[in-house]
Amino acid sequence: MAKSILLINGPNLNLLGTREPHIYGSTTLKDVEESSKAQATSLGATLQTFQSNHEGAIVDRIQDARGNTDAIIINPGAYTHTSVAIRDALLGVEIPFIELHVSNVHAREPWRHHSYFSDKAAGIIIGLGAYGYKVAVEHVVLNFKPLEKKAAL
Ligand SMILES: O=C1C[C@@](O)(C(=O)O)C[C@@H](O)[C@@H]1O
Repeated sequence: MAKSILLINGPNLNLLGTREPHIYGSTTLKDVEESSKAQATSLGATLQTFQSNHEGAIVDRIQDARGNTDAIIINPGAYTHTSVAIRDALLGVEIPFIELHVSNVHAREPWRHHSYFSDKAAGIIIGLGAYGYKVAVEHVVLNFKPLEKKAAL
């Protein structure tokens, strides 16, 4: 069965490409989502995308992935540094995930150095710009084991 991947982008990432381009580059979220889908398809996997500026909506989307998703790639945006709720959702659904940041958060303000996700992530991609999404998709398709499908509760 084709591996199913969910790509989640958190708050303000809808502005990717136009938001602080000296930090986040000029690639738009639409570019990222379309190229990630095409890349997954070319590798024999499926990829769904989700972006929200709302913490609860991200929690709901993660819960909906339970039992039907093999891997999550998540850029939690600013929620990286604040969200126990999104961390708990990822742990609750037991889907392995990659944490991704477009910018090098460790070269930025000290409060961006802490993440509520890194100690639980299968891997972390930081500071590779939009190229990081390509690395993440390739990695999860080639190296993640498909989950045993669990019935959604
Ligand atoms: O919104 C973002 C984007 C980000 O996750 C990144 O992709 O570099 C880094 C976060 O600190 C920031 O709040």
